[in-house]
Amino acid sequence: MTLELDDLRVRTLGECRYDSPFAEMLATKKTSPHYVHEDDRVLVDDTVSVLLGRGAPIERLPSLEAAGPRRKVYFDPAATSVGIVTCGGLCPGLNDVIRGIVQELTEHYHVAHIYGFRNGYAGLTRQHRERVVELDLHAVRDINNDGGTILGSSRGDQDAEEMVDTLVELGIDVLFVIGGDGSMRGAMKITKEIDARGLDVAVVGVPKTIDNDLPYTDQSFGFQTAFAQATEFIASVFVESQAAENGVGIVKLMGRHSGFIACYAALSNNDADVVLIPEVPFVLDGPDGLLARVEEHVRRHGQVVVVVAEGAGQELLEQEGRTTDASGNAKLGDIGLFLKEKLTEHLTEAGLPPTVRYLDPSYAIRSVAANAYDSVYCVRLAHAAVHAGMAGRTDTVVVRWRRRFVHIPMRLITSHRNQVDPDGDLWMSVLEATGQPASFGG
Ligand SMILES: Nc1ncnc2c1ncn2[C@@H]1O[C@H](COP(=O)(O)OP(=O)(O)O)[C@@H](O)[C@H]1O
Ligand SMILES: O=P(O)(O)OC[C@H]1O[C@](O)(COP(=O)(O)O)[C@@H](O)[C@@H]1O
Ligand SMILES: [Mg+2]
Repeated sequence: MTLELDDLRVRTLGECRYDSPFAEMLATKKTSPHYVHEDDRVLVDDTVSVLLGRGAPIERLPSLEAAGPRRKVYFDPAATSVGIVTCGGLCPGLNDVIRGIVQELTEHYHVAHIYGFRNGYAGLTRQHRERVVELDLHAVRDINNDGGTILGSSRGDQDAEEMVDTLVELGIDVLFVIGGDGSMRGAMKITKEIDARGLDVAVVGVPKTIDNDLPYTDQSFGFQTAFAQATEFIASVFVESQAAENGVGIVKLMGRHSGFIACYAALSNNDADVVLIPEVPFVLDGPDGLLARVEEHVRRHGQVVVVVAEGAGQELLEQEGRTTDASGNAKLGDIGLFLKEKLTEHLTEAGLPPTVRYLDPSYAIRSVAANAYDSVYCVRLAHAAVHAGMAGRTDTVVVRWRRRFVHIPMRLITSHRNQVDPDGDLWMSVLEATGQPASFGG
């Protein structure tokens, strides 16, 4: 998809007429390499070749609205009520984002009410409406020390009309949705219903996913914490496989469609000899196949460590009728167990009966509290989301793009998936670190 400047303009509910609590502080600020003025824009592209290829004058180059506080805001802070919802799979940092939003709204904007919806979009339905909780500084005081989300989360479809009824009933002016691609699709349906009724309600998204599969963002929050956790499991199977006769360590990591966790975790401790990701299909048999590589490695080094993303090699698994979860996400076959079986069979036949150590850390990598780096990232995203919502931005997501916090139209975040580029430098680093060929079986 070729982006034009007009595709990148975010929607706003109207003119900002109320004084912002940040007006005084902003009045003294000068634009610098470290501060983007609210009227300035951030370029999408960062290479000379791409910019030249655009062949457009600077003011027409694709660019993004800078996030951050405004001098004037759209909503009258004292009369504003806000809702927060967390949806989809867990991700380190959810509590940090909730806390950051509540603190910013309370300490600076002094809004009237902050409501938390329980268990994802389900909490906005008629059935669960009474479970809504009012959030204040006390409620979020030390929640950042815990993994998960104090609000709970869920998958599964909900009716947009019913959810908007809830927003109306509670008098919500801004809804913050912290979630992944599915959540943002849900948020767009809510926005559509808000528009159909002519309501003055802003919907602002904070993108969440441990898989790092959302586009137009440097890296999603929680990803760094998740892959750091994954690293520990790779280190374990490395130690185990090293101590065993023909030791084979296999670690299966989350990543439905994108292998970022597998790549980063493998690079982090450099113990992996083979990394398998959904973006690079592989074959088992033949001289260039995976089995031959594993056999050769075991012969030469007495052990091997394989890191596999859960979405890798799905084409090799027999699945009767693809199934989906409550949100419509594809349910995957178990590539980890499949590999365990195939490697054991092959090495045994090759006269190298293996000792296999198989780990599937699964939820253990995403249920932990955010590390310090992700916590900083989360609080900054939370601040950006609050400023965007108070300034009346809607149908908008706050992201960090090339280290700048910016606003993007919500539909862009669901427009495609961020994936490891087999031609890109990340995959090249993995190949360099593991010594594996660009692909198994050509
Ligand atoms: N196409 C869609 N339209 C409306 N709601 C959706 C859509 N896809 C997902 N959702 C809702 O968004 C929530 C989270 O989606 P899910 O895919 O489970 O997680 P994530 O947001 O992390 O991708 C669920 O309640 C789901 O029903
Ligand atoms: O939470 P569930 O339903 O078991 O789903 C597991 C999936 O959730 C993920 O953590 C991603 O979740 P999201 O789509 O909610 O971001 C994947 O890595 C994993 O495949
Ligand atoms: Mg998703």
